[in-house]
Amino acid sequence: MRVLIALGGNAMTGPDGSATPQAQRAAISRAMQHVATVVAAGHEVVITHGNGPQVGNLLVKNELAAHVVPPVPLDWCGAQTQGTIGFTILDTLEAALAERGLERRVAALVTRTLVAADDPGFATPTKPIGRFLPHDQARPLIEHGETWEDRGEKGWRRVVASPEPIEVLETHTLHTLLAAGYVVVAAGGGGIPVVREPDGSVHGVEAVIDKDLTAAVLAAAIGADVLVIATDVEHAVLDFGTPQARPVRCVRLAEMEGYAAAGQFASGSMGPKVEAALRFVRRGGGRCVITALDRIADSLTGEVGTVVEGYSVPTISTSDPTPPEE
Ligand SMILES: Nc1ncnc2c1ncn2[C@@H]1O[C@H](COP(=O)(O)OP(=O)(O)O)[C@@H](O)[C@H]1O
Ligand SMILES: NC(=O)OP(=O)(O)O
Repeated sequence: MRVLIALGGNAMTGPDGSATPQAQRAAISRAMQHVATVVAAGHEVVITHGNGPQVGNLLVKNELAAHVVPPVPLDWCGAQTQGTIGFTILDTLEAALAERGLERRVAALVTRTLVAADDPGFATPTKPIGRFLPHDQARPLIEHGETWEDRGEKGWRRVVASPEPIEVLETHTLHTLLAAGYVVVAAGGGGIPVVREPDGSVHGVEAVIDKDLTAAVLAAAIGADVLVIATDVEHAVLDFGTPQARPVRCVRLAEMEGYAAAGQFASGSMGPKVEAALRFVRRGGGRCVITALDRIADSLTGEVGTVVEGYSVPTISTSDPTPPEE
C-alpha cells in the first residue's frame, strides 16, 4: 500500500516547542522510529512535514541581520527548511531502518508547489509561523508592520500569506523515486510556493503554504491509499476545550463535512487538517487518519485516530510480511 505521512510541527521540535538543533533532531529521530515501523511492514512511504517554527525563526534571523548580510525572501527561507529538515530525516530514518535490518534508500526532494498569483491568501495573512510571544512583546512588531494573531494560551504568533496549493511540481520525480524503491521526503513546509508566468516559467513568491492542504494534493497525485496526518493529539475533537469535548472516531465524509461547517475545528491548527482529510477523501482517496505521532503505524488499519472515509476503503495490514522492493 502507498502511504503519505504528514508530520506536524510537534514532530520536529522539543516538547516545549523548542527549535534548537538538538531538540529538532531528537524529535525527528523519535518520529522516524514510527515511520520506520510502517516502512518495515512493507508499505511504500512518502513523508511530508511542516516548517512553521523553523521558517518563522529563519525569517527573524534574516531581518535581524539585514544590515550585515543581504536578506533572502520568505520562499528562500522555506526552501532552506526543506534542506535542514530533509537532511535530518534522511539521517534518522536510515538509522531507524538499519536498526530493523533494512537498508532502504531514502531521498529528500526540494519541492515546489504551484499557487495562483491572484490567490486571496496573499492579501490576508493566515499562516502562523515562528515563535509565540506575549502580547506586550508582539505589540512593537505589529506597530512595525508585521501581522500577529492571538493564538490562545500559548500567546501571539506572526501570520503570513498562505495561498492554496494547486499542484506539486515535482510529482513526476516523486513517482520515479517511488518506482525505484525509495522512501521519499517531499513538499516540506507545504512546498516552496511558486507562480507560473504566461511564458510558462515559474518563480518563487513570499508565502508559506499549509502543509496539510499540500499533503491532500500530493496524496491524490501519487495515488496514496492512506493519508496519515500526524500531530500531537490522538483525535480531532468536537467541542474542543469544553466539558463536552469528545473525540471523533470513524466518520464518513458527509458527517465530517457537517462538523467542519459547524465551525468545530480551529483555523490554523485542526481546521486545515480536517479540510485536508475532506479534500483527499472527496477526490476518491480511500482513508485519511488524523492522529498522534506515536499512533501512526496503528492508524493505517483505521483502529485509532480520527478516520475519515469515502466509500472505497483500502484493506491494510501493518504486519504485512512482504519485504519492501529493493
Ligand atoms: N477541534 C480540535 N480537536 C483537536 N485539536 C484541536 C482542535 N482545535 C484545535 N486543536 C489544536 O490543534 C493542535 C494541532 O494542530 P497544530 O498545532 O497546528 O499541529 P501540527 O503542528 O502538529 O501540525 C492540537 O494540539 C490542539 O491543541
Ligand atoms: N507549512 C506548514 O504548514 O507548517 P506547520 O505544519 O509547521 O504549521
